[in-house]
Amino acid sequence: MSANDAIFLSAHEAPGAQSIQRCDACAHELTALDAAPECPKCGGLLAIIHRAPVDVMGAPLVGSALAQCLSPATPGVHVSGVWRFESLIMPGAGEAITSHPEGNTPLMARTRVNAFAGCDGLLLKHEGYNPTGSFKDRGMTVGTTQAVRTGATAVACASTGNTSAALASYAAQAGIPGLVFVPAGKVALGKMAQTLAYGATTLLVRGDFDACLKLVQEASRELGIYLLNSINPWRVEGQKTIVFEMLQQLEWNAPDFIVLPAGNLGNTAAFGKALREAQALGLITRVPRIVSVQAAGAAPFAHGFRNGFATRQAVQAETIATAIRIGDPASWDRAVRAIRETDGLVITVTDDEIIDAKVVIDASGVGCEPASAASVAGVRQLVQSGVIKASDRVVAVLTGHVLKDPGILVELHQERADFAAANRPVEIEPTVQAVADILRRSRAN
Ligand SMILES: Cc1ncc(COP(=O)(O)O)c(C=O)c1O
Ligand SMILES: N[C@@H](CCOP(=O)(O)O)C(=O)O
Repeated sequence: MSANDAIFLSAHEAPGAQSIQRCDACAHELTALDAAPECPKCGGLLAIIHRAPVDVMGAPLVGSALAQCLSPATPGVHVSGVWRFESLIMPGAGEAITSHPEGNTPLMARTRVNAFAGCDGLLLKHEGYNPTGSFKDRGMTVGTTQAVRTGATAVACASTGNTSAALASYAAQAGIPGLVFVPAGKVALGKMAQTLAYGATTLLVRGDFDACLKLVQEASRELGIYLLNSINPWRVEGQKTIVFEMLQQLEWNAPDFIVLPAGNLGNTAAFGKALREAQALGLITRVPRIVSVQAAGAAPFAHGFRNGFATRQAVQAETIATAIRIGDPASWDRAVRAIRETDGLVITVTDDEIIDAKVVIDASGVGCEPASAASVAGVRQLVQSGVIKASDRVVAVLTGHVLKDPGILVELHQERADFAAANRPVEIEPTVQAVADILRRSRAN
């Protein structure tokens, strides 16, 4: 095993430190409080390596004893569903923590969605219940805390809308100016509204998300702005808690599959790291298979998977699911590791499959934004192809709230005849008779 494969710091490494940053590519090490956005030696991505938790006597804290310490009911532990796991994400963050709080999202069973997917054991981990309506809050609370710890004077990100909403909100709370780079005309209305409301400086870039990411990386390097995209290793630490919390909700009985939508691959990378660490700490004995689901028009990672990741080719991305309209994912190598280590899969779903799944999720009363529905569309496809059995225990992650993208709802329910007929809004005179007429008509249908 090379240094880069290490899961936790060994006894003789980095004496006195609870965590360090280590380059994925060349293993160069930085202290936890170094604000470098990437490896200063080779430009590789940095990863956080922690010391494994110990009890008050200094003995390794593993298995059920560790699970007990991570319990939501443990007195004195932070109410946040992210910071409950402080010892596994940013030990010693203390006073710097910038939290709304976030996390503690539900794991839901919905008969209608399960019938659609053909899987009785399907559960929905709904990350839309986070304070700004997406999983990004989990990464952003940790990334912003690091910005505070390192004295950042400004923070920035490229975004398809959710990262920018989260950054704007957490930056406002921390009192640090926020700058967001978004593809002009390609961000869903709810996300744009949030970013403006929380007060970030919003730059509408004439280019796609991939161009925005390149630009913000260059600008951060040259202007000394702290970068808060998921290539920031602390973002990954925060997003690991989706998996920790889900496993905790399942009483540390790992499901057979975890299925998630994939764009820039920060989450796939975070899920792989979380599962690796959970297994090494004896929290789980079996590792679920990760399934990353890409939109067919934005599927470079799925193309790579099909050829055993022998090649990597960026694509010109296009999909109705604007959150995953990404053609050159930044966390590629980490995501490859996550898929390989979990015997995972990368699949594609068409925009029509995404919309079909979204309509069912919405009509079940749960709701989600289009990109999130890719996970349920993916489960359905894998059940139909026999990879997932109807009796398998599957968690599909819903990454964002239904109100993130009101434009698609208007389009589906007011403009598209195939979806709209049943519940198109009806304008009426302000009379009981008009209401009665509508009731009669709907009973007749
Ligand atoms: C709602 C939503 N789902 C899925 C994704 C994809 O996550 P990742 O970029 O971590 O692959 C994103 C953003 O990228 C998102 O905003
Ligand atoms: N969907 C994301 C795009 C990627 O952001 P990342 O920082 O999580 O990689 C967004 O909402 O902007």
